[in-house]
Amino acid sequence: MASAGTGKMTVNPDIAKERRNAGFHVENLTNFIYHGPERVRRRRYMQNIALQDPVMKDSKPWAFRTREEEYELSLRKQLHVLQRQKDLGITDEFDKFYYNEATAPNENNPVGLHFGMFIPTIEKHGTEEQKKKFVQPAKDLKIIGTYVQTELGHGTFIRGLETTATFDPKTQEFIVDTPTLSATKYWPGNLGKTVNYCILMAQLYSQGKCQGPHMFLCPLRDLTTHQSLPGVELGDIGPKFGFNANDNGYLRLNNFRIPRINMLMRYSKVLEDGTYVKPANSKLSYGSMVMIRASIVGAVSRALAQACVISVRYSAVRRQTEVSPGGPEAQILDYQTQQYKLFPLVATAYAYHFAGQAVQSNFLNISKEIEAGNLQQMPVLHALSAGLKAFSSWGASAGIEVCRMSCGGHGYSLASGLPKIYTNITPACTYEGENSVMMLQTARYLFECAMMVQKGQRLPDLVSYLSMDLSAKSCMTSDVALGCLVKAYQHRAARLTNAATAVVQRHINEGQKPTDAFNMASTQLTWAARAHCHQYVVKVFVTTVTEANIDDRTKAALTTLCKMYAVNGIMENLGEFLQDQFFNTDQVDILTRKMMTLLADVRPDAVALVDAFDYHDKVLDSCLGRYDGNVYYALYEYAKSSPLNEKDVLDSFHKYIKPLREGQATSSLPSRL
Ligand SMILES: CCCCCCCCCCCCCCCCCC(=O)SCCNC(=O)CCNC(=O)[C@H](O)C(C)(C)COP(=O)(O)OP(=O)(O)OC[C@H]1O[C@@H](n2cnc3c(N)ncnc32)[C@H](O)[C@@H]1OP(=O)(O)O
Ligand SMILES: Cc1cc2nc3c(=O)[nH]c(=O)nc-3n(C[C@H](O)[C@H](O)[C@H](O)COP(=O)(O)OP(=O)(O)OC[C@H]3O[C@@H](n4cnc5c(N)ncnc54)[C@H](O)[C@@H]3O)c2cc1C
Repeated sequence: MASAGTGKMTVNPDIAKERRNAGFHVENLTNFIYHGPERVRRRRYMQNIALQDPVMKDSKPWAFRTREEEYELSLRKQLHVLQRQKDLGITDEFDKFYYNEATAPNENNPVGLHFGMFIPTIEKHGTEEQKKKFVQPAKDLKIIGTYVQTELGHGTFIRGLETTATFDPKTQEFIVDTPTLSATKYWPGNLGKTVNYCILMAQLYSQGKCQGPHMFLCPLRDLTTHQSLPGVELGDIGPKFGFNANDNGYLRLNNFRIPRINMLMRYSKVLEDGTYVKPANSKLSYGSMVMIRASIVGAVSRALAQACVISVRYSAVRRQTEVSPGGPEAQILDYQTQQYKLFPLVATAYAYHFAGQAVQSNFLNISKEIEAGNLQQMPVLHALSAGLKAFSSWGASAGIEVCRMSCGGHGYSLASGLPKIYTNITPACTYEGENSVMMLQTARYLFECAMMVQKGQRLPDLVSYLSMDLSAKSCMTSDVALGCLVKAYQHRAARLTNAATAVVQRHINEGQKPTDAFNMASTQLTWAARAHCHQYVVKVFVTTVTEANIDDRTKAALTTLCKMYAVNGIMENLGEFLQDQFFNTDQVDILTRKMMTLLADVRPDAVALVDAFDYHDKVLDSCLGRYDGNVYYALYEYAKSSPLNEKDVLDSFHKYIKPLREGQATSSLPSRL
């Protein structure tokens, strides 16, 4: 059974009926999503331990907490969790991930960047000596770190960073410095108050020459007193759109000295005499960003999935408007427009989930090659992770907002859980590379591939479709076969890549510099990159369902969703599929009809499809997304717990409203206005 979790109230009859009528067995789909029954059992076991823990039990809804309380609670919980996991001997990465997912659904982990970026960066970019010196103390939380790159003046343009690290051979130290206001580091997570160390990205100077941005291990606070070290000024940057349990920080360094060993020297080095040794590829130091970009695809899929669980369950229990006069009000899930808002998003959540797994596995495979010294696939991995990060975070952000609005007024309350999901995930469009910029990186790669096609060269598998025959028309017939859908997406991406490449070439032929030509074509280049990412997601989804080893009914439900994802993407971007008459009018009619049929096909399975994500009520933390559907009870209880209700009559009444009335009583009001 999918997670229930809330009290002993009876289940709302509408949602109970939905579950009875589903055409497939939810548990089978859950097993498929999480790689088998054993993993599902383990996931629930881990999450149960976490949820039973008294330290995890909240005394009041998070929304009623101040920022300081949020930060403190989050820190307390996360440090407790680490200790618990140690005590319980939980070491498996999956176990830890699921345990963590259940412990802090609403807080941004104050040691997240320590474990997610600081330690992995040392492990990947440090020498054996550095790993020995720093990794164990970091794992034991003797040093706590983060990744400090962005400055007030520069986030995107890493080569433009102004913080300097100048080697002094006399003392065998680097002098790290913030030379200008715009060089102030700004935004890094957990920098303000939590960490005592960081990976600092700074321009390396040695023997009077700038060698570009490099990574340094920089102490920031005294390891005992936690006071900021002399020469270090840092703090929190204040409240943000979301992410408020996180002390994103600022940092200024005033000619602060760190030992030579603190430069991460696995790939590039500064020798004792100041000689600089170049890495095999200067972009190796961007590796930590690539790693996180690859994992963001999975993270945004989970956020969108949670928003879908909430909005679909709510739509099943919410009744609004008599369909015929005097008759019962319909479940809003029965309105086709509501289905059209939500079902493609459910399909998208599944699509991103599978794409996230595929990107992650590409990342792991190519990383192994990079570790072994083979850097050939670095550009492929960069183009894939940058583009998919942008494509999926844009899609998820927009989708979560649709989920919120599909819940009407109640979606606007923080009680729905939806605003929090949105504000937590929408910065993924910005951090780890602003999305348009990331799309342009992917486009740059596609442009190079298009040039290879022009020269008759062979392309890597991931982009081999770019050499397809663009004069071919669509094979789409009324059965809307999966293979034809994939071909359609590949055709669109190849055509847009060719078109954008042609624009760049035209500008160059007209005398523009290549960089200017690229900028003049950049909007069209991002269309190509978006289309490329879209075809990747469709292809992964199609391959996943085609190869899925599951029972027929589950496979049928998943195939319906897969078609819905692909057909909906065509309908939403119809112009791009029609411009060269790839589809004819009849085929567009077929697809339009198919879209409506698919909505009806998904309808009986909708609740089961979101239940299959298996999110516990405590993880969703939503009055609208409760498994038992008792949303009005939850909203009423939530309202009652508002701190404004602690007193019936507030002091402010006595201070402001009452005197006004008394004043009015004594003043002579004008007889007419
Ligand atoms: C934290 C917990 C984690 C747990 C996991 C859970 C999942 C997520 C959960 C969310 C947690 C939230 C934490 C938030 C963390 C945020 C941290 C940050 O934002 S940190 C701050 C993040 N900040 C950013 O992301 C900044 C974004 N900016 C950049 O990355 C770069 O400035 C740039 C790529 C835009 C340009 O770089 P530039 O040096 O000017 O390069 P050029 O343009 O001159 O191109 C030269 C050539 O290099 C090529 N190439 C480039 N990169 C790579 C690569 N990686 N590889 C290979 N190649 C690469 C490029 O294609 C080109 O090739 P070609 O055409 O010549 O053949
Ligand atoms: C919640 C959050 C957490 C963060 N955590 C960290 C962290 O832990 N560590 C860290 O170092 N940083 C962190 N950051 C900073 C983040 O990585 C940067 O904000 C991000 O890389 C974008 O850079 P920017 O702010 O300079 O945007 P800008 O580059 O100023 O972007 C502004 C606009 O300019 C456009 N633009 C910029 N350059 C180009 C170009 N070349 N071509 C076309 N358009 C362009 C962009 O598309 C965008 O529309 C975090 C940010 C947030 C919001």
